[in-house]
Amino acid sequence: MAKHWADFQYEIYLNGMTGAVPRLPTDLTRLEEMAEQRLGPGPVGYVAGSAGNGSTARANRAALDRRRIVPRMLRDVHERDLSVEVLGRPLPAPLALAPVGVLSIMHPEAETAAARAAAAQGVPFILSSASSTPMEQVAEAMGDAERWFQLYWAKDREVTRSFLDRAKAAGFSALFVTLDTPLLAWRPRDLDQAYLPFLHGVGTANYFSDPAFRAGLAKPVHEDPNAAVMHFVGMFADPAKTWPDLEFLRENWDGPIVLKGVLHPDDARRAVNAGMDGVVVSNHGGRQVAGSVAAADALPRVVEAAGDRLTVLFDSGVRSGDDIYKALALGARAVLVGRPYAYGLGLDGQAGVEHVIRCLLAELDLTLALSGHSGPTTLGPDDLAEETV
Ligand SMILES: Cc1cc2nc3c(=O)[nH]c(=O)nc-3n(C[C@H](O)[C@H](O)[C@H](O)COP(=O)(O)O)c2cc1C
Ligand SMILES: CCCCC(=O)C(=O)O
Repeated sequence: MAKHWADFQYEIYLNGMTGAVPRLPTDLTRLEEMAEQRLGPGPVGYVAGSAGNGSTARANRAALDRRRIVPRMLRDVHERDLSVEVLGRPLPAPLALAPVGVLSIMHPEAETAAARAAAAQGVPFILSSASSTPMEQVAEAMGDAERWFQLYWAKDREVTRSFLDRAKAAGFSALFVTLDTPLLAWRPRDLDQAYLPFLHGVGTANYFSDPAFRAGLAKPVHEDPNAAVMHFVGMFADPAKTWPDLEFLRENWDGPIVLKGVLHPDDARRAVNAGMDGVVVSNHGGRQVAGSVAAADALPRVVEAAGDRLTVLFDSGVRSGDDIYKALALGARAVLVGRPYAYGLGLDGQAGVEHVIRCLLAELDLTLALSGHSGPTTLGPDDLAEETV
């Protein structure tokens, strides 16, 4: 019998009988405020912040909230199984941790603690190119657990080649290429504090540990860290890239390639033509295009364009199990979650990230069961109604 994630609920109540309550809230929307009180406005401003006046991030939430679940009754849900296949891999649940850069601003154990949490819960960890920990260290902390690598597609081809080689050697099985960040967006919350996180732990971060990246620096990182950071922001992505450039990645990566940040159905069709394996329907959690379409509103059209030719994943605004349910019902195979686990990490390290994963999946399990589903694979658009207020 598959694991019932909902059992976490009674584990919490049982612990309560001996006087213990969870260290973190089980409504994950409460984490941001708690994190801000503990970690201060710089780091939490960077994590919580978004592009422009925040309208994209608000639209992400509104698009999920506007969709309501229409539960079905009397459908035998006593045995449930949340497992799904993603990119040819069996996963215990339709969830992965999104790539989030510079996690050392949240916790000294940074990506290593988050990756361990993912491994402990059986959820894939997507490591950011902009990780504050070299990818080999993160891989080692994960044993043989499922890990995927997010690529910022650098201007310098040798840096990209080096990252692909290193990721392959370190056992990352799939490549997520982020397309929505050819430049860092206008982010008032960071600008108003002049807070650029990349200086944090600069000497030990993933880029700065890379020989091809270091070869491009005029001076060693420790002699001029500010110049090293400015070199990084100038080269980590390449606004000149176009669709035919994907050939280089296809030739240099044997495993699945997923394009992250696709919102238009025509771009999904182009992904198919470029021989890609999947897309993440995402607006980067509202952090890139101010005024962008909400990710959940873009999802159905991309799903339709993709047909069975691409694995369609989703992120941007997921905060609860019922949000995951809605994304799956709109056609996503699985979802990624970003900020909630970054706050969990900041507040309680590895245990905090595990708490976030367990809350999301317990709530998803219960939402499915209470709505008449024994697993994610039977969900469809008919399970949702759209509020028109
Ligand atoms: C602090 C922070 C850093 C991020 N860094 C990256 C990154 O390095 N690479 C990337 O592809 N996406 C990055 N993202 C975007 C996430 O992968 C994901 O798309 C987004 O967080 C999803 O929205 P959510 O935070 O509402 O779950 C970052 C997001 C946050 C909040
Ligand atoms: C260089 C950008 C990395 C972080 C990122 O993607 C974000 O802040 O959203």
